[in-house]
Amino acid sequence: MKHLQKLNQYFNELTRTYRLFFKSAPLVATCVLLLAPLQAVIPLLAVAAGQKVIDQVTNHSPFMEMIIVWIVATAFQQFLPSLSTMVQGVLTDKLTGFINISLMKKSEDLQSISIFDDSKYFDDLQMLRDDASWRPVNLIVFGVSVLQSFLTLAFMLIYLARYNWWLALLLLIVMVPQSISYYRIQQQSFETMVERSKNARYLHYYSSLLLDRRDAKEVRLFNMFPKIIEKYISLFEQTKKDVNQIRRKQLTTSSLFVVLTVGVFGYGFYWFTNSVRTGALEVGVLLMFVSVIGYISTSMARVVEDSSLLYDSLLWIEKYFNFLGYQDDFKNGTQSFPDDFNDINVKSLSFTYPFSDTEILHNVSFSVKSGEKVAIVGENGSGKSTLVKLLMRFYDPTNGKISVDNYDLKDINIFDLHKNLSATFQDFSRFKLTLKENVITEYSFNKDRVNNVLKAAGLGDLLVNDHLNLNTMLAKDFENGTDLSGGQWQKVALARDLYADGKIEFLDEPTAALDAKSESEIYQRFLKENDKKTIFFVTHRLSAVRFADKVLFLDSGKISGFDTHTNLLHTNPKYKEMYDLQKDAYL
Ligand SMILES: Nc1ncnc2c1ncn2[C@@H]1O[C@H](COP(=O)(O)OP(=O)(O)OP(=O)(O)O)[C@@H](O)[C@H]1O
Repeated sequence: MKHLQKLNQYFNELTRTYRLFFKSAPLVATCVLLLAPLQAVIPLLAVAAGQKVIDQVTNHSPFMEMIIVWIVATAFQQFLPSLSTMVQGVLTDKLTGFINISLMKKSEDLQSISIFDDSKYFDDLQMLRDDASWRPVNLIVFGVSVLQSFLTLAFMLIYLARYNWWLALLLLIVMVPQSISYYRIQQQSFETMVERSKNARYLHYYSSLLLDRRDAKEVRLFNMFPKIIEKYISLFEQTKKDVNQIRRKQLTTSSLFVVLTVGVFGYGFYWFTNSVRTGALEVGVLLMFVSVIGYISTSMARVVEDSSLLYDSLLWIEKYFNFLGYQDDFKNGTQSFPDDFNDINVKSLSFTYPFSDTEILHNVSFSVKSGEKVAIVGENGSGKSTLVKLLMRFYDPTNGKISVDNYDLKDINIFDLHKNLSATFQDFSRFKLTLKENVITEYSFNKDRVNNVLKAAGLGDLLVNDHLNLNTMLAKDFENGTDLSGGQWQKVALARDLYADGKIEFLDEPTAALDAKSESEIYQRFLKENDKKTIFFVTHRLSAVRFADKVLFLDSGKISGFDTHTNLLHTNPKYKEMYDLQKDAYL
């Protein structure tokens, strides 16, 4: 029952895959799928013509006509594989593009970032992403081969059954358990691979750790090579052992089935030879039988092999369909972001990350007026970045509500919301794109504005002294690319933020990589010269709180104080203690 269910699932995935071929390239897919039955029937035509020629020769009848049929069929048989390979190549390109584009578009739909918290999905996503460049090739090559071999097998068996139907039936009986057994072994090997997928992630990480530029310095300084290589070898050996065990099983099973199949073939050969000897059949059937057996055994092997090879690609495509169907709890709103708003209200907000049991923010309530500058401070892990992510709606609160005037954040269209926000994150992105593309992102290009924001972010010198231009590729590993220092990258992120020019601004430790002079200039630029903007800035450097109208002091996910810096110094001893600790260093 379980096997039947699995078989059913296999065929469902197979038909979904064929439908996907049509969706990605209707015309080419039609050609590919029409060529399959044609390629399956042509060999039968050649066999039948050959059989007829021999019969006609032995009966002294004219045979030229059948020779011509045989020549034409053989010519097609030789030519069709090249044509089919070419068309399959075209379909592969289209399908690869189609799959990768649909993955990217689906990611665009997932505006909440909670999917990255789901470790199960993360494994699947990793597998999808890593294999997306070559799985479509397997799907087409094996998918078409299974179809074509199956049809060849069916045509040959039907032809054979015209002479001896139970010989055909016997062959089927041997073939079915063989297919099922192979199919199961392949399934096991794939499950080991999925099991391996966690291991594979480690293996991939270990090798990239030693080979990548990113960790090159610390890996060398702390000589991490022997330990990491040792870890790699032990994990690799363990994985190899499991897979080899399955391979040995595969070899034993196939040997057993070879004995059975050859037994049936031998019996068939005896039966046909005997029929010719007794005069029941003409001699041409011997050529037919030998050819048909050849086709049956090769197409039988191909159906079994290729359908089991197709199996893991079908499981992969299942993950692809699952990803496309992935629905998070996130619902997009329909309201536009208000042109002018009076305040942002956070009411009784609590938050637990998806797939986690620990509540990070507890019953947080505060209200910020339009144009106010709010510093969010607190110890490491107190929930500052989490609060920013919620205010930007990368997550929805577990309880409570965030609203802009009377609009619940959830009711505002997410794209409109994000157009009205801008931010510089602690873990800002370093896009391997040109300097211009790094700054303008989705917005249209205005050269003067780009130059202005680069200057405002403190990157004016970069364009003059370092011979960079807006079209310089910011990636050393790309042609004519260059890299920037950590501080320069942070300034690029700030320039991007300034270019987006949202009504509400979030700065999550935007100056961590900057020197004191740049830091002060940036705060001046963002906080002093931006009267109209509402700004939230997360900072550990309490010297920066002097730029804020109010300080939101978070302590273990709770609001410990929300007031002006001066008031907090008087009313909140913990805040005062934190401030005094830094005072000597910064003030
Ligand atoms: N995706 C996540 N899933 C589960 N827990 C998370 C996730 N991201 C952060 N956390 C946890 O949430 C807590 C608050 O993290 P957050 O980044 O908001 O702190 P923070 O105050 O900004 O800290 P820091 O000053 O170090 O930047 C931490 O305990 C962290 O481990």
